[in-house]
Amino acid sequence: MEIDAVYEAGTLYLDERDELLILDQTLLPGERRYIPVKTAQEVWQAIYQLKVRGAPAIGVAAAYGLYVASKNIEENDAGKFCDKVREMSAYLAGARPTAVNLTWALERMEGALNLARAAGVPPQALRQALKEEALAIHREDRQVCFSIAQNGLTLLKKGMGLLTHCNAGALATTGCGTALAPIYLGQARGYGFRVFADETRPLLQGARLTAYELADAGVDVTVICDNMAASVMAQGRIDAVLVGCDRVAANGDAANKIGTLSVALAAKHYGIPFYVCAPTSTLDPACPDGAQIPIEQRDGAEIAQMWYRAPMVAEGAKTYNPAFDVTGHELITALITEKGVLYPPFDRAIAAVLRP
Ligand SMILES: CSC[C@H]1O[C@H](OP(=O)(O)O)[C@H](O)[C@@H]1O
Repeated sequence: MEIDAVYEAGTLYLDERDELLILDQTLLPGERRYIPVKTAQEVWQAIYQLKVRGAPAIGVAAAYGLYVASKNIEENDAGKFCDKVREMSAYLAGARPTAVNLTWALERMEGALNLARAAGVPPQALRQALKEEALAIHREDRQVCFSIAQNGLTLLKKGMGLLTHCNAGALATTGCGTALAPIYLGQARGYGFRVFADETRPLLQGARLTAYELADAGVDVTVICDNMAASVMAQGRIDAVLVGCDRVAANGDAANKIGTLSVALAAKHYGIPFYVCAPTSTLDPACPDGAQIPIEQRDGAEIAQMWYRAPMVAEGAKTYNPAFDVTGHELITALITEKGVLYPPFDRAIAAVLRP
C-alpha cells in the first residue's frame, strides 16, 4: 500500500520460529527493543505495562498472545484443551478494561476455536485455527488503518495545522495508525501538514511515541505540553484535531486517553473540527453511553515518579514552550480586586475601578 513504509514502526510480529515479539514501547524513544512473549502471563504483563498499547495493537497482541500461549498447553484431549484456552482468554481479557478491542479480539479467537472444535479436530489443529484467526485479525487491522487514512484525508486540506493527543499511530496499531493514518497518507501525497503533538501526561505517549513516529516519517511535528493545546488553538495554528479512541459507546461517546475531553472542549470553543478516528472494532454497541465505559485506574506512581528520563522527545521533533497563555475575557466570570469584584462588561468595569 501507498504508505507501507510506515509499518516499519513494527509494533509486534510472529518471527520465523513462530515466536511472538513485541516492541517494548516503554523504552521509546531512547531504545528500540523487541521482547519475546511466550506465556499468557507475559502477554498480560506486556499489555498492562504498556509495552504494547493502543486499542488495535492490544487486540492483535492478545490474539497472537493467546495463540502462542496455547502452545504451552500440554493436553491431548480437545475439549480440555479448549477449556484451558478459554481460561487463558478470560485471563488476558482482564489486562486492561477500557480498550474494547481486547475483548473483541479474544471473542474472535474463541469463536474460531469453537468452530474448529465443532469440526472435531485434535489440539494441534485447534492451535492452527487460533493462529489463522490471529493472522486474519492482524491483516484486517492493517487494512482498517489504511481505510481510515483514506477516509480521514478527505476531511483535511494541504498545509493544515493538526493537533493530536496521546499516540494513535503505527505504534498503537499494527498498521499505519488511526489518528495518525490520514497524516501519513497526507505526507505521502505532499499535504505538508504541521502537527502539534500533546506530550500526554503521565505516560507521555505523545512526546515519546507520536513525535518519534512522525519525526521518523519526516512529518513536521512539534511537541507541546498538554496545557498548551488551547493556547495553540487560540493562536489560530490548529485547523483540525485528530485523536484515536479506546471504546465508542452506542450513542457516540468516545473514551480516549485522559486529557482528550479538555482538547475537545477547547476545540469546541474555537470552532475547530474534532475528529475521533475509530476502527469499527472499537465501536461498542453493547455500551449505551460514555458513563458505562469502564475507565482504567492506574498506579499513581505514573504521575509521581515515572518517565522523566531523557530522551522524552525523539530527535527531529520540535518543541514549543511558551511560559504563559491568555484567557479571553469571554471565559472570565469576574475579576476579584482589592476594590471589589468586577463583572462584565470588563472594559467599563476596569475603567470605572481605575477612575481616580
Ligand atoms: C488507536 S487507539 C490508541 C489509543 O490508545 C491509547 O491509550 P494507551 O496508550 O493507554 O493504550 C490512547 O487512548 C490512544 O488514543
